[in-house]
Amino acid sequence: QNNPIQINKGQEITSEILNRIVEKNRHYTTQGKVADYIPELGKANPSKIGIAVVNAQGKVISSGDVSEKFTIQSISKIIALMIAVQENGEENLYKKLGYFGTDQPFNHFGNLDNNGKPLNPMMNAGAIVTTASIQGEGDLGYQKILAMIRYITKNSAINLNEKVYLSEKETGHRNRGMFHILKNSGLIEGTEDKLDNYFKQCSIEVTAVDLAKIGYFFANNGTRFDGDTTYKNIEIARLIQSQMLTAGMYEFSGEYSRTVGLPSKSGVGGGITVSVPHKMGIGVYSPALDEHGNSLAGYQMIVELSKLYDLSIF
Ligand SMILES: NC(=O)CC[C@H](N)C(=O)O
Repeated sequence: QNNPIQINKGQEITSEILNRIVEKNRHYTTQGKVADYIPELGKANPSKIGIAVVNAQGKVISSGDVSEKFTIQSISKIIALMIAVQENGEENLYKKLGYFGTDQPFNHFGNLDNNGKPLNPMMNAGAIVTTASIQGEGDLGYQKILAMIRYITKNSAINLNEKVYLSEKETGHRNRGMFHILKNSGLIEGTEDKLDNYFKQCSIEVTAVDLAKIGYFFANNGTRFDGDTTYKNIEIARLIQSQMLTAGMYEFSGEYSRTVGLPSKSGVGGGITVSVPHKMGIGVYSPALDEHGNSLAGYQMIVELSKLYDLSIF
């Protein structure tokens, strides 16, 4: 556990190295707590742990529980942001949002600026506005998010976890309250279908490998891991990575930018997706969370990998 992992200068990331990172950090899985404010999430097995990397050549390297499915939760916010910006333009969308960080938890009612606008699109308030800004009636907004996740991961089997969706829909009074506050402020148009799309996007099931591919996509200006450039867009990639760095780990983002130094987005399902700009993507899974709602063992593995390979952007 305490033996430092050593690599030679310029050594590539291999599955052996990732195995050692998993083993060294496995003990953290017993120190976190699985989210249970969405009752269905409380059923996750806290001992699961996995890490996947999509390297600069687009090749997947992995170790641990990387075929395990879990819900994407807040990581879906970066996909929703991409689509909302494509459709509305950044300037228009950010009339309803700020570029601020936060010192409050992700679902806090205080994540609004002095004018009542959400601080950023990574906390729930701003994410609900972002998803509501995606055009189309009914569940079209959700369908667009699902299609984009399937495209980025090249995984058409990705789908909704119906139980998690219904569990959040039933118990999501905080998000429902925030939705109505934002609607009252004129920042959301439309019916509760728009909120339902947010619940649905959070319930999309992915693996750590899928998350690494999402990280790679934004790290490489919207080029998919197999080289496809259909959605290449440097400005959208810059926007999304900057928002991930400022607020992707919620109120822990500042400290995280010091210890890891990479644009990242976490979700209460236990996933974290990381972009190493112009290089690679990293996806981790471990559902036992810290007090901020970030995967505890996942975070520790990312710290280790970032230090070992000197990945910080600073
Ligand atoms: N931090 C998260 O992953 C939160 C997402 C979750 N669906 C919620 O709205 O509470």
